[in-house]
Amino acid sequence: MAAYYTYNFLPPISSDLDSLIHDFERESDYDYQTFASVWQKHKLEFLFKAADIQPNSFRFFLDDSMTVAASYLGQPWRLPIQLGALYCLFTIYMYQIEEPKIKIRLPIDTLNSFLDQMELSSAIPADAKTILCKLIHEHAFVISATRHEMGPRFFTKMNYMKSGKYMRSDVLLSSRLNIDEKLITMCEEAHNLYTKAKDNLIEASGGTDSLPQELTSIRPNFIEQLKKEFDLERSDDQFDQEEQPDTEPEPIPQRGPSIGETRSRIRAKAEMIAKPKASASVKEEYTFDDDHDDYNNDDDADECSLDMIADNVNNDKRSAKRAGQIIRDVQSSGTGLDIVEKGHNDPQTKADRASQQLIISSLVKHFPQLTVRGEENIPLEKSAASSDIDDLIGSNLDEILKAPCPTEFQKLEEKDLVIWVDPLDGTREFTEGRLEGVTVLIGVATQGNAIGGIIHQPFYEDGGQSGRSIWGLVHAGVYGKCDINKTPLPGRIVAGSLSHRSKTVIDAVNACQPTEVLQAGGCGYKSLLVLERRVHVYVHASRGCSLWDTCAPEAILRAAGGRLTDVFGNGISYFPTDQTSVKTGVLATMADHDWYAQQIREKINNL
Ligand SMILES: Nc1ncnc2c1ncn2[C@@H]1O[C@H](COP(=O)(O)O)[C@@H](OP(=O)(O)O)[C@H]1O
Ligand SMILES: [Mg+2]
Repeated sequence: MAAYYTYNFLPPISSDLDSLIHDFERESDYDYQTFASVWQKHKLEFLFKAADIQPNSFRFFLDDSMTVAASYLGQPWRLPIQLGALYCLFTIYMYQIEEPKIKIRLPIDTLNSFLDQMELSSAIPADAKTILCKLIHEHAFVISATRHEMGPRFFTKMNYMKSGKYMRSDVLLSSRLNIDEKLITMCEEAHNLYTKAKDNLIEASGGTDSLPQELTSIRPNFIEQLKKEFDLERSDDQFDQEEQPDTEPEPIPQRGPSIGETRSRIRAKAEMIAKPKASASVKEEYTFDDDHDDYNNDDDADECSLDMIADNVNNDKRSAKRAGQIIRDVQSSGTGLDIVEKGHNDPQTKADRASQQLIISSLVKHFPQLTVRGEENIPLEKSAASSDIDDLIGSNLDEILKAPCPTEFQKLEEKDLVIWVDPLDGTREFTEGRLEGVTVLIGVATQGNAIGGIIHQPFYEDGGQSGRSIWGLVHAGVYGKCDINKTPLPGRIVAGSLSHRSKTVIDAVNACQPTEVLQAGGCGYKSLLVLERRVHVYVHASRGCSLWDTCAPEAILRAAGGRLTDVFGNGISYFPTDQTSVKTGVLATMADHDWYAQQIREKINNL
């Protein structure tokens, strides 16, 4: 038997999802006690069954388990199976040990159909409703607008792979971790479960004629098919080459009003069991100074020839500005933000999506060899590279960074650069109307180091001018509408997260020995507070920030003589791997960086 993750508060392993669902299915009474007793018997053990692989693939397994379980929520499964799946999801999500938790992937159609059932069927026990509301309130779901096939996610994944479109990162992930065999084992289990459920369905409905097509088309030799499709002998390089889509990516699927509609239903339901937490107080009197001298802006500097990085930075700057306009338009249109909860406390709005479409399409079009990583996991829309953006890029060449190109960067080629895009940082603040925390972040990295960046603040207001951009290049300086506070700051002012707080986050803020704490939204915005000497330090001791949150801020702070590292003072690496989370938090300062890191190290061991 395999070696398992042993958490001393968890019982040993003896069952699996298959028998769990089976047990739920046999029950005729669906009250909470019944479900609780089934859970008692199974003790969550199936969760840890495949956990002997590697820590990373444990998360992968967990994610897939939830996706498999979630596929039993929608039609055409019978109510007992759907409720069983709901209880599975509840337990898998609520009892996860790691933070941030893995979220449950749910197609919008599935959620809609389940919510309909919940509303229409009087047979659903109140406990099940409570559990659904609890999950919704915990932001446990990632809701996707893409249609998924009925059944285990693997079928969807294979079809995508065959059509050469998406799931590239999933494929690469599995090949890098060398877990294809494990994946197959898991899929085999999922397939058995699926087949068994199908048999039950056939039995209950009295024949195959009345079954939906999806259920009658399961292939008989599943594992043989699987191995053939996967061709396990292929090397990583072959994967790399072969998974490159030769065709243009598909346009982003239409995200109609159904998401918005579902959102209000979700909210209404969530409020049945819990009121939203009161938002923390923001330092209301916070304002910018009146004069806006550019920081480090040397008018006599030599003009850089249209150097590639400067060109990039300049291109990024205009994209960021245009993206800012899109964000403002969405905000002022009054048509709703069309919020999708990507995960726990991790919303996405149509402004995030539109902004990223614009930035990435513009970058990819003009610099096809760049590696571009964006926060939002959405396909590139062909039409986004519209002519007005082309005009924008082709004009205003005088805006190109006027500074000598640092010698270190003169030999860099386009393919050496990785661009990290956060199309809308501070999404939570955006959805709640605290607009000063909203920024567009575009960072440039090479050889794992953040070297250039733009922070655009779309809702910055100054004498009738909306929005401002600040951009910087390491060794070249910081430019744009940067407004340094010239009055020495009293005490020790620490900026911390407003929306993502935990005990460790608060402990790290306190470790900095603050005389004042400023809670504000957005990594970009808090980095600006540091840059402009409104606070002494920005600290966020959580695993929630990602490389797109920190790349542009780090480059700009470095360009201005400051630093941004993890909370322990270690540098952050910006290589374009699958690991995008900054797992050891963020610490940003203009001075005394090592002192702050030392204080935090003394209080906190790990995140
Ligand atoms: N605990 C957490 N869970 C999820 N996301 C987190 C997080 N902590 C920080 N983040 C991400 O880091 C960014 C800044 O967070 P904060 O406003 O709390 O400082 C946000 O980016 P987005 O708004 O782009 O999603 C947020 O999603
Ligand atoms: Mg962000």
